[in-house]
This record gives sequence, structure tokens and C-alpha cells, in this order.
Amino acid sequence: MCPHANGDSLPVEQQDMVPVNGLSSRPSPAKTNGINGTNGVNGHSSRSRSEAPKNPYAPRYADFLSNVSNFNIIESTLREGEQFANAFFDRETKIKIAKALDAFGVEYIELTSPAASEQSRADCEAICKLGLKSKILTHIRCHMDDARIAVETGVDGVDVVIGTSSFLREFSHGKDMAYITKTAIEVIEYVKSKGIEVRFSSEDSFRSDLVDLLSIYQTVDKIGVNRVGVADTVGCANPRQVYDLVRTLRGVVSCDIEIHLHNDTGMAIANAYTALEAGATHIDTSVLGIGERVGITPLGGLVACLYAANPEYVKSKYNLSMLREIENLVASAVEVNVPFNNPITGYCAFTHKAGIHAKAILNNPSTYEILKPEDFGLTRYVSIGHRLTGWNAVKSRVEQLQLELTDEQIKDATAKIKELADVRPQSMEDVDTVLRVYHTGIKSGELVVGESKIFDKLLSRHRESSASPMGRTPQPVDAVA
Ligand SMILES: CC(=O)SCCNC(=O)CCNC(=O)[C@H](O)C(C)(C)COP(=O)(O)OP(=O)(O)OC[C@H]1O[C@@H](n2cnc3c(N)ncnc32)[C@H](O)[C@@H]1OP(=O)(O)O
Ligand SMILES: O=C(O)CCC(=O)C(=O)O
Ligand SMILES: [Zn+2]
Repeated sequence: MCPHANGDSLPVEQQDMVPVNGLSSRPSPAKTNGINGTNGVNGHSSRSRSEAPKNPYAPRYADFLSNVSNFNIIESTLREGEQFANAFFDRETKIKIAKALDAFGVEYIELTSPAASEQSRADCEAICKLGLKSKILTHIRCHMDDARIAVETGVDGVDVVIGTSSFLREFSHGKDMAYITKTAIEVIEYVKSKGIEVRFSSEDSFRSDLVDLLSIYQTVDKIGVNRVGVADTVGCANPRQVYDLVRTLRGVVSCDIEIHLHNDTGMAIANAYTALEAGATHIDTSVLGIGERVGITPLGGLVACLYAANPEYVKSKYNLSMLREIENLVASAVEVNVPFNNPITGYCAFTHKAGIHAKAILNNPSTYEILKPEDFGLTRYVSIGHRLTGWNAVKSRVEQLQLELTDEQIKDATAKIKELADVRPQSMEDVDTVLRVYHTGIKSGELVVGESKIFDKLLSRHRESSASPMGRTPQPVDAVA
């Protein structure tokens, strides 16, 4: 497995961070110093939070079509995600993922077609028997052979798909719109006759003819399909195109509208949000976005985006503190790292570094955070031991260490930390040493503000006296700063 796939280990250069909200679900460098969870600064935050202005990202009342606060997730890690180049899920792994997604609270879990292989069929049956709260769907071609196999598995619904773009009509299945429509009607009526949900989707919708699309959607809507699906199969759509198509479709069908968005141009989350604004009701996701090529709308990123719009709604629907566990589970199963900049769970997602940010964050986390880490069972960090630090961040550490220093003295100590950090990043332990030595020097009267040379002397005396009898690892002379 990749070294950071479980998100627990931190690169050395991050080892100068201090948690500032007292939560400690992520092992932090500060923990190894025995001070993790000390909290001299979060008193500001809870008070200021309640005084924060109204959420400017909340959906506008005028958006009567918007489902930003009324949507369902169709979680397709076990279908689209299995199409990720690295994916191989054995039954045990599929069950673990399905159970985790169910506990998280996704409304639907979509599984690979049972027509794909005997194991896929048997796994589908096994997952249907788990008795999960999430509805179980499987995903098939628009073909009676696939439909017959699918309805026997015990699924709650079948997602039917067929390409409607000229590319796919010519180079994939070779069928014209008349044939597609006729087969779609046959398959939908058959699945419906089994008393389970059925969805019809046009693959490659954004490169399909609009009249063809609306016409087939209207036809399937009339015969009682539960949902129609719009798919940006190649990830070519931009938010305006998504809005326009979904908005138009909303005026044409009365059934639910699902959207499936590939991320080839990095638009998948924005497009999903826009689709909801235009009236889509169901969004396809996969954990970490895994799927064909670079995959689809990631579950975590979508949750981050929708939480920003309506935190209370998203919190009430999903068990958000499970997100990290689910991502780690899937990352490990497909042998990838959780990206460092992943929304919510990336290892620096809640780490604040620059002095200007640190000061404001310590006063009120809303200044530079749109997501509250504690709502995801995570911890906020302020990174201190670097050249971009400021005295306010250092002061928070001084308070945590319960050292008595004036602001002037803290500014003086900060100058020293910056000087040292100009040579190399300082770990939390390094910062603490500087602060403790500075404090001792001031209290003993050996040190006064601005006496940089004396401070250097105190620091090296401290280092010599705290070295073990065996001595520290010898440094080559030319490496000593
Ligand atoms: C955009 C998407 O992600 S759609 C979902 C993709 N999912 C999958 O492909 C599931 C995994 N797939 C498989 O296991 C296999 O491809 C199977 C079992 C579905 C089909 O396997 P095979 O019969 O060997 O066909 P193969 O994969 O080579 O080609 C696909 C066949 O389905 C046809 N087809 C493709 N899309 C569709 C569709 N949406 N509806 C109906 N038929 C389709 C093609 O014309 C081709 O038919 P052919 O056998 O007459 O040439
Ligand atoms: O069934 C769908 O809506 C989408 C199928 C798919 O994976 C795609 O078109 O990329
Ligand atoms: Zn897809």
C-alpha cells in the first residue's frame, strides 16, 4: 500500500503544527510532544462562530428549481469505481465498502452489471442480502439479456444506459434512435413489471442531439421510468451547459433527474452543483472520484461543496465523520494515496500556515475556513515553525505552553523562530525549545528583548546540555548553519 494511503503519516515539513480545536482524531506531531489537544485558543472560535454573518453561499430563495438542499446520492464506487484502472474489489472488500457507504448514509449504492461476470452477479446478490438501508442498484446495458439477469439479483432498482451521441451510435453499439427507443421501452417495461425502480440514461448526453435526447427522455417518462439520467461521459461539459440541459429537461419530464459527470476537465463537482441548481434530483458519485480515466464527481468533494451551501441539511443526512474512514478504505483497496489537497480529508485541508491567516483563524476560524473540521470529526492545525509565521501564532503556542511572556517578548522570540526557519523548517519541538529557552532566559534575567547573540548562546548551551551522553548524530561541519 502507498505510504500515506491511510492519511495518518505526515511529511516531516508539516511537523510544526498545533491543533487548535482540541479534537484529536488525527495523530499529529504535537501529540508526540505530549501537548496534543491543549487548547488555549478555541475559546475565541465558538463565540465568534455564533456571531458570524449569514451564510452567503446558501441557495437563494428565488432558485425555485434548486435541489441544492434536496438531493440524493447514487454512490457508484462499486460500479463506476470498479472501472478505475487500479480497481479490483473482491467480495469482502465490496461488502466493507457497501457497509461503510450505508453507514455514511448514501441513499443508493450502484453495483457493476451482473452481466459482467459470474463473480459480479454473485457479489451483487450477496450485497442485496445484507439488508442495508441504502437502496441497491445495478447498472446494465439497454438490453433484455442484461435486464433479465439484473432483476433476478434482488436489487431495488436497475439503471439502464445506452449511448445516444453519434459517436457511440456509430462506433459503439451501432443502433439508431428508433431502435434505442424501442429497446428502451421494452427493457423499462420489463424491469417495472418486476416491481423495482428503473432509470433510463443516455450515455454521452452532452454530445447527443438535443431533440433526440428530449424525445427519448419524454418517451420513457411517459411510460413511468423512475428517473432519467444525464451523463457527461467524456467530461466535456461546463457548468453553463449542464445548467441549460438539466433546466430544459426539468421542463420536459416529470420524473426524477440523475446526473453522472466525468472529471476529465476538473468540472465534475461544479457541474454537479449546477445540475442541482437546475433541478437534478440525484447525483452520481464515487469515493475519491474513482472511475474510468480520471473518474467522476467525488463523494467527499461533493459533500464539501453541498455542506458549504447548507451545512445543517448535509449534517442531518450524512454521517460526516465517516468520510475519512471511507476514503481510506477505498484508497487502500485501490492502492492510491488520498490526495494531499483532497477536500476535507487531504492532510493539509485544515492546516493554516501564513501568519496573517493564523492570526485571523485563531480569533475566528470562519475567517479562512468554509468547512468546520469538527463537523467531519477532524482537527484544525496551525503551522508555526516556518519563516511565514507571525507573533500571533507564536503567542497561541506560548499560551498553550503556559509560559509568561509579554507581547514584546513574544515578538522577539518570533524573530528568532523566523531566523531559524530561514535555514530549515522548525518542528513543533524546535519551536517549543526556542520558547522555553527564551522564557527561562527572560525569567532569569540573563536575556533582555533584542539580545539576539545572548539568546543564541542560551540556545546552544541548552542543546549541548540536553544531548545524550552518546551525543547527537554528528553533523558534518559544513552542514552546520
Ligand atoms: C460509460 C460507461 O461506463 S457504461 C458502463 C460500462 N460498464 C461495463 O462495460 C460493464 C463491464 N462490461 C462487461 O463486462 C462487458 O463489456 C459486457 C459483459 C457488458 C459485454 O461484453 P461483450 O459481450 O464481450 O461485448 P464487448 O464488451 O466487447 O462490447 C460491448 C457490446 O455491448 C454493446 N453495447 C455497448 N453499449 C451498449 C448499451 N448501452 N446498450 C446495449 N448494448 C450496448 C456493443 O455494441 C457490443 O455489442 P457486440 O457484442 O454486438 O459487439
Ligand atoms: O448510466 C449512466 O448514467 C452513466 C454511465 C456512465 O458511466 C457514463 O456515461 O460515463
Ligand atoms: Zn461514467
